[in-house]
Amino acid sequence: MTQPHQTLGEFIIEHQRAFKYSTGELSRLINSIRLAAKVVNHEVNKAGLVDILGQHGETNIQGEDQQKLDVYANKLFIETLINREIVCGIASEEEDSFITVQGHNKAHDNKYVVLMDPLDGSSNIDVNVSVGTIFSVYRRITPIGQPVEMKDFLQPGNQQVAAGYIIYGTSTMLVYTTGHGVNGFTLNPAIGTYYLSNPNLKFPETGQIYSINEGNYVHFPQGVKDYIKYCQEEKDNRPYTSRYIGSLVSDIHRNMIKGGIYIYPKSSKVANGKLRLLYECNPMAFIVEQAGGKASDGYRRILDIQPTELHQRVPFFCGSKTMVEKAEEFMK
Ligand SMILES: O=P(O)(O)OC[C@H]1O[C@](O)(COP(=O)(O)O)[C@@H](O)[C@@H]1O
Ligand SMILES: [Mg+2]
Ligand SMILES: [Mg+2]
Repeated sequence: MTQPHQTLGEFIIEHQRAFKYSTGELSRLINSIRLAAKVVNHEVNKAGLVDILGQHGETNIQGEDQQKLDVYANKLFIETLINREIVCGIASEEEDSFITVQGHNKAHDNKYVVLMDPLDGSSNIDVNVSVGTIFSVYRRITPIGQPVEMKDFLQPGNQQVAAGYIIYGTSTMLVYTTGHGVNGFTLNPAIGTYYLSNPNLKFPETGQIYSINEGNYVHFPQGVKDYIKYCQEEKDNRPYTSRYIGSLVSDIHRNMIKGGIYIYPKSSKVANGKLRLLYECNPMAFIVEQAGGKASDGYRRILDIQPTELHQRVPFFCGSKTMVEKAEEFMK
């Protein structure tokens, strides 16, 4: 009889004790995200049966057509976080600006802010390919008791206290870090419980997979074109394998298990790349670094970039340390 896996709840309690989280707030925050993810997962799994596929009919601040599931997931995560009175502010890919949360008993008495991409991989929703959710947690800068301000959200990624993602794929997984390594939990849908399935995840030092949307090749900077050619050369342990799912969470999760590099560079089509620093690149970079990988914009460590706008975009090179370092050599 194999040892039963620890549940997420048991893990959180043990982790809280081991790493002496100041209070149970962070644990309650992770728990509330876990609960919301279970409901979103239920909707994702039956999206084809109910009217939740397709476009919502509006565009978001990014100028992108909002998918119905984008809007559904956004609403659900925001309501869950507000109702459980755990955070003082929320920012989302689907919201123009940040949301100020006032606790029912005392105004603004919580100390964490959450930034999130409620549904990542929107282009995959209608074609039954895995999608995800990404979240990032900071301690507020403004004093407790006052309303949050933009500066609470424009903190560099190296100030994150927690970050994680959920993949709604062949199985539903929650992967997160609080700065003490990375752990993966798989949902048993039959009983609605997450179990520790991937303890202490480590990003392979190198790999054979490169993930980039080569359809944009002609628009890439020369350094990226040269790195792609390097990956395709018949030499040493190359050519590498090209894998691109089109969901950031899924592409990076696969590379964290197998080794590899994900690149979304700037191009003549998107001056700073497509991915958003605050709720896509920073949380994924925190997780990847905690697992021993590397994340940069081709030049600078992602986590050291000082944000200036809520929805700012950055080029993103992320994955196995030696592969990111090699790609950066071509960007000189
Ligand atoms: O279709 P493209 O341009 O290759 O972009 C794919 C990338 O865009 C994204 O879908 C952007 O995220 P959203 O779906 O949350 O907007 C990433 O998940 C994915 O890696
Ligand atoms: Mg996204
Ligand atoms: Mg999204």
